Amino acid sequence: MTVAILGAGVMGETLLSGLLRSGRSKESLVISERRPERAAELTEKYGVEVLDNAAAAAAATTVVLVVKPQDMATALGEIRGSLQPDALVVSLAAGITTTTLEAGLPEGTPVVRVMPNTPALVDEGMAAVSPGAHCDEAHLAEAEELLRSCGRVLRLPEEYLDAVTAISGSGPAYIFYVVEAMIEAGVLLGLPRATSTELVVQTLYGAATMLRETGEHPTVLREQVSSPAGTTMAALRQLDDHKVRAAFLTAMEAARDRSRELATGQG
Ligand SMILES: NC(=O)C1=CN([C@@H]2O[C@H](COP(=O)(O)OP(=O)(O)OC[C@H]3O[C@@H](n4cnc5c(N)ncnc54)[C@H](OP(=O)(O)O)[C@@H]3O)[C@@H](O)[C@H]2O)C=CC1
Ligand SMILES: O=C(O)[C@@H]1CCC=N1
Repeated sequence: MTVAILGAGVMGETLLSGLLRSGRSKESLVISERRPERAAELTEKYGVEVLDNAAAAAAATTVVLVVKPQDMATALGEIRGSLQPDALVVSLAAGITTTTLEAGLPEGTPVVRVMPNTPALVDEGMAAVSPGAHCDEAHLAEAEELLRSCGRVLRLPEEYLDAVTAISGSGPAYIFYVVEAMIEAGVLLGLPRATSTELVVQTLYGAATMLRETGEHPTVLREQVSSPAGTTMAALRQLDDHKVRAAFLTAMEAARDRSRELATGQG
């Protein structure tokens, strides 16, 4: 069984490294990349073979498309003539629907649409998978297995995938944004930058671990921190006054809408 990863940028390399960590041999993986210098860097780092898109597709039982949505039509055109008859095609691209993928591939090709995220780099990824029209249980299980190598996987109807993209796909960026803001606040309050960074990162790690391990609702956990007439309520009141919660809702609607736009191939 050979897996081809087409487009080994941030997300493609993340998946490649996860598959290797989970025990797949480098002989069972091939990659393709547009820029020769990037291809050489990946061969040097991981020892996997780099082929062009058509040759990589011809060599693989599973082809994973990790190019940008705007490059998807070109990539599909490059592989459609060389796919093995039983090949499974898995797309990690935001927005691109299974209908669009199927239309660009030979009739009857099984396709799975996936939305992963970058914490897969530390085996804490969150991915959702949705089957296309020609996809059976074995195909879906194979796609889940790929993503489970570096995190958790949920099976969802495709109608949810634009929302998933807005929440967990883009989600790490929102968290890093909040972390940046808190570190800056610590510096504003006079803390050395390294101290502020350590305080914020460990607080995030601790809070995330509490959410997962206690199973408590975040409201309960937030209330436990908020002493009557204390410091936390003073801060949270400011966040409410500045409509931070509303801004998060609007931001994620915008991400969902952008995912829908990408489906139509808008640059
Ligand atoms: N980054 C993330 O957090 C997430 C990304 N995704 C999805 O993953 C996909 C890739 O995103 P990301 O890794 O961030 O983007 P990158 O730009 O880092 O990676 C895409 C890579 O594909 C290469 N490429 C483009 N066209 C082709 C082609 N025809 N054949 C082979 N390689 C090609 C690009 O080369 P070049 O540099 O020359 O353009 C680039 O190296 C996107 O569809 C995105 O929606 C999904 C979830 C999370
Ligand atoms: O920003 C993007 O379009 C991609 C998809 C989800 C995360 N990154």
